[in-house]
Amino acid sequence: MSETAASETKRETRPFEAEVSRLLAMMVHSVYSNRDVFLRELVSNAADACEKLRQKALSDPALAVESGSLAITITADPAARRLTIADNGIGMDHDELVDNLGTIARSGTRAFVESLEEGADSNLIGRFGVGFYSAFMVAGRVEVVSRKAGAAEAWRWTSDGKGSFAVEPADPAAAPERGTRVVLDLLDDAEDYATEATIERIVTAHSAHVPVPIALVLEGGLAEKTLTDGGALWRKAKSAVTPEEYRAFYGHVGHAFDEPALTLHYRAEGRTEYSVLLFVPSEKPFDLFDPERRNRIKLYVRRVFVTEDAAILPPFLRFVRGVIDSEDLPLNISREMLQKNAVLDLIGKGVTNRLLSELAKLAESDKPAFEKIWTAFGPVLKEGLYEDPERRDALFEIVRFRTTKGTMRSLKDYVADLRPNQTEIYYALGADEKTILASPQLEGCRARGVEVLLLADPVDAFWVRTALGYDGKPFRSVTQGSAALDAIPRAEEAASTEAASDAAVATLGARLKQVLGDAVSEVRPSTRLVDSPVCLVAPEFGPDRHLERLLAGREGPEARKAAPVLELNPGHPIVAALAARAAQGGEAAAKVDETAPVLLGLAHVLEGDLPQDPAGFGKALSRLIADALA
Ligand SMILES: Nc1ncnc2c1ncn2[C@@H]1O[C@H](COP(=O)(O)OP(=O)(O)OP(=O)(O)O)[C@@H](O)[C@H]1O
Repeated sequence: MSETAASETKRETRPFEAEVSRLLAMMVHSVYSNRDVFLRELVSNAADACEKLRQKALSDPALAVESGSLAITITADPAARRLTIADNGIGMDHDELVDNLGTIARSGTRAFVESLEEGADSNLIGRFGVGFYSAFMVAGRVEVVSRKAGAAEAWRWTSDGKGSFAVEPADPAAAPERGTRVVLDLLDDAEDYATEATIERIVTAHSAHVPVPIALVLEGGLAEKTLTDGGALWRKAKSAVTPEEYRAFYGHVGHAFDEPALTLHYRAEGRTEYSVLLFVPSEKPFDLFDPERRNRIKLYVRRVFVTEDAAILPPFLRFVRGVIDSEDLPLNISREMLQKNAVLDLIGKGVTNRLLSELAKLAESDKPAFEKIWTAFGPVLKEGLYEDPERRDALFEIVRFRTTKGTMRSLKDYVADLRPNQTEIYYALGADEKTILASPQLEGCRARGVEVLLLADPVDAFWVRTALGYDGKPFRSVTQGSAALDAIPRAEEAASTEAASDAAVATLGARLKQVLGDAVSEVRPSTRLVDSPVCLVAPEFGPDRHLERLLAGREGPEARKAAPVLELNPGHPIVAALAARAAQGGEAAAKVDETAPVLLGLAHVLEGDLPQDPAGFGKALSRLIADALA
């Protein structure tokens, strides 16, 4: 059988996985603002492949490569409208070609399709981990010829991006000795990408400082021109690096197009030596709340890429991107060693502390830059308040809050503005700010000018429970326990309604408790109400009402264990009238019994919940209305 015949029989055509197909259709059929991104993505894949080879050679000496021999070559052929990106990295075998370039959908595929549908720019593709497909923005046909390091056979993958791709054996003599060659037949309107000036412009802007050298060859012209030398930017002195170089490097390690909001570049010397070049993005990655909460820091050992899987930084800093290069770790560090290693621990601690102190500094020195970080990553940083008690104090200097007094308020601001006699830091939890602001429990604080932190992130319910306080002031939920508001003077005098006497309210409370039974743990007068007649609060030592609600959502209604306290506003006309009837006793007090379920139901409704017994509530309310109308 001739070689062509053999390859014919081994040629297989496969459909793209459905999500991938959708993604490709969107890439091909829309007009995109920035197609340059494809080159950065392919170069980035080529660089990753070189680094993977260097890493694999650490445990498999047969794969060892001479230092300095790894390279990326971009070949442009303007006459043929063809662009080739070749690397001599790890390469792909048959199955890897099939899986990686077409049949395995990754979580980013769907996420990217959805964000495109919502109008996102295609240049964000790299962030979703599906960068290869951006080749189809500029090419009508893509060919990938690859030979896995150490393998004899090579494979060719081809596609026009329209539903399917083909894989077949490639002639070993014409395939790369090792690594991958991606050949793009450029579309009519993309021929510019085969010109020297365009390629140089894109590589300089977006791929400078990938840690593998990049050369450009022009068919029928330029023999070979080095575009970048593959030097490790993070090892240079800070003074020798320009902002453009930092930005380009961030684009490479972060797969990002946004501006980094914070760049941290330093070399640590002491018990262990390492270089750090880290970036805090200004925009959220799509998988910020993935349950895995993975770190994306690239760990190098003396310039050799080792892994992206080491959990060097705590999960609450998982949005940080960049490189840490250690002088002291062994090059052949194993997975087990990565899990538990004294040097890595030391590096992790050092870098975490440094990051937190830089964030605290930025919060003071450049408020707009910090606000961007906080808006994108505040809820993630707050996870640290809960998970990392050792770092809590450092994080307290960084956290910012929306409060009843404004946005981006620090705890320091809060404490500086305490009202006379105020000894606690008040907060209100809820599903969103609007609901929180509407809650009756805030009324008393509002009337006294007491600032309240509005906590609407799910993680808030957890950290406030474990944090002891800030600057000696405990945190106190406005919906929990008895509010110590009495001692704080009111900012404005309450409108003078005839408040019920203490004794009458006490009698009313006792009567209501008797009627409502176990549905409430206590009925008592309130200092936290101004306009509303009633509200519910959690008992002193039970979980906050909102936390209970969150847990009930997750674990079912039985998670709501503690019966709430029903608080009465003695200054409210309804309460005053009922208190008078309760004090009168006899026939007059019977009205109190009828009203009790309505009051309790109303308190639930004011929290945004259903009454516990909607039917009973409805009946009692209807009776009251009927009486009122009679
Ligand atoms: N030049 C290459 N050499 C070896 N493997 C490659 C090469 N290009 C792509 N691959 C493989 O194909 C996979 C898919 O590439 P793709 O660009 O879509 O995503 P990614 O590289 O994982 O993420 P990102 O887009 O963020 O770079 C890669 O993870 C890699 O395994």
